[in-house]
Amino acid sequence: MVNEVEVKTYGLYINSEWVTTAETMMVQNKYTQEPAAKVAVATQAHVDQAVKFAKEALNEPFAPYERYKVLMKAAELLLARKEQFAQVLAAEVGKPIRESRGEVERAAQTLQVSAEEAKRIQGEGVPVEAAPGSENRMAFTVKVPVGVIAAITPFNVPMNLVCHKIGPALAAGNSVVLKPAEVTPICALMLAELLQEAGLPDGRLHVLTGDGAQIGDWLLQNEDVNMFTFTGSPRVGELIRSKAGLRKVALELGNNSATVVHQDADLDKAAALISQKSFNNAGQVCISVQRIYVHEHIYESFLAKLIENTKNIVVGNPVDEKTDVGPMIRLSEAERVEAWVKEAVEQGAHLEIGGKREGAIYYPTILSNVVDDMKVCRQEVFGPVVAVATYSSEDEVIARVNDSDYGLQAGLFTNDLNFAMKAAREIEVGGLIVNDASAYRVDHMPYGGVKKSGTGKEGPKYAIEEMTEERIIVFNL
Ligand SMILES: NC(=O)C1=CN([C@@H]2O[C@H](COP(=O)(O)OP(=O)(O)OC[C@H]3O[C@@H](n4cnc5c(N)ncnc54)[C@H](O)[C@@H]3O)[C@@H](O)[C@H]2O)C=CC1
Ligand SMILES: O=C(O)[C@H](O)CS(=O)(=O)O
Repeated sequence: MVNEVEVKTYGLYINSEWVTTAETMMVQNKYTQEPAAKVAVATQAHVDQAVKFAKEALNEPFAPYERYKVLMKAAELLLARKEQFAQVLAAEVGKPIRESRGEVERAAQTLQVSAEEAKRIQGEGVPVEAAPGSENRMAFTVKVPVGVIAAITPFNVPMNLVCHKIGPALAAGNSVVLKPAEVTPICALMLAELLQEAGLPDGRLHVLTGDGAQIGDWLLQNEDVNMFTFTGSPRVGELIRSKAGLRKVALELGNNSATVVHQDADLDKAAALISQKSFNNAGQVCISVQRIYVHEHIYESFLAKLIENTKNIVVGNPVDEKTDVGPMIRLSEAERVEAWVKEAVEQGAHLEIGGKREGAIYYPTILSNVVDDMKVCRQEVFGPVVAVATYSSEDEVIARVNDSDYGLQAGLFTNDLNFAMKAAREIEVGGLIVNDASAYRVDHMPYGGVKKSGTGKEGPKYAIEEMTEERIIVFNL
């Protein structure tokens, strides 16, 4: 029997106030399925109110050095409360506690890098005097904030991906209306509390919870929103793009990430790194390794090592220090992954390890003898499943990596400099990681895909480019 009194209720965060609503919704602990918190459900009036305050706040001074101080202070407070945030992540996402602590540390770094970038936003001199008839002119550009930014975030990395949006947006002098994922809103609300404590001026950040599609639609209807920055599924990304009209849109979408293991690779290193980076957060990471292409000469030996490494992965309760893989976000997701694996096996794939489901937990799974058109290769699994295939030539594997609707990141293990450089030129992705798996990311690097993986880059320096407008100032002297 659940004691509802113990479950904290969060209001909407609008203009530095906590606004309670008649309707609330429950956020569950993804492992125990017990209530973790209750959150408010926003109406269209709340959405419009938040946007109005966000717009008004732009008229109040918020100098780059002040932005720097607030974001640095927020990072400091976050690190001081690392364990508290990590425990909430473990509950609301089902993310193993060690990984949750890592996400909090990365979120603090994202805030710190955003703070540093606040002091580096600069235009450039433009030699207009070089044009005939403009001899007496001088010009330079300045970067100005876009204005009100709506940030819509997914469930899988609800702390760091929120920081990747609000950090650069605030650093660049914008106001933000944040809509976190319905199933994982608690960390975002706690972050708002923390930014307020760090001295963020009123009106610069609002957090709206409730029905994602509905709030998203109300934000899209509000013409005072100047930009949408979204991370999530390609379906919703396309919808936002189609409804945003002429406003700016940055989209971080899905991927069916490939990692290639060439015949000259260090196989121990490759097997260890790939098994580590295939099953993090139960594979619910959009650069998680999904398709593994192994050169035919080393296939047997690599596969044996990969299976050996995967056997050591501990599955279970996210708050247990030993756990590597916890539950998926919901039972239906684990059932979907189970059905895709079953279908692949019926089509001829070999189940090397895993293939087992216990409630919302799906065990780390390796499939071999796959063909590129199976769902587990062609579509985004977003679960703890990898599909291993062989190749015989460099050109063949590059073509197969590129034979995808997506192009976020890929990995390549090789010691052959020429092959690495050929891949760097020819593999169609936003990022190629040589001698590590596709899932390598640090937070100040440019991150974003091509094709259906989206448009625009994250990483504070690069996101600030998206979140500012370049204005040219010309003097007629
Ligand atoms: N490229 C990247 O960096 C990442 C991409 N993803 C992708 O996200 C997906 C999984 O995350 P989910 O949270 O399930 O994705 P989702 O697209 O269902 O939801 C993402 C966010 O959009 C909101 N939303 C839902 N319908 C909407 C609508 N009609 N208008 C506006 N907003 C709406 C949701 O409430 C949530 O906040 C996967 O496909 C994955 O590849 C996830 C993490 C990172
Ligand atoms: O795309 C994702 O799922 C995340 O951006 C990957 S990471 O930031 O957690 O590495």
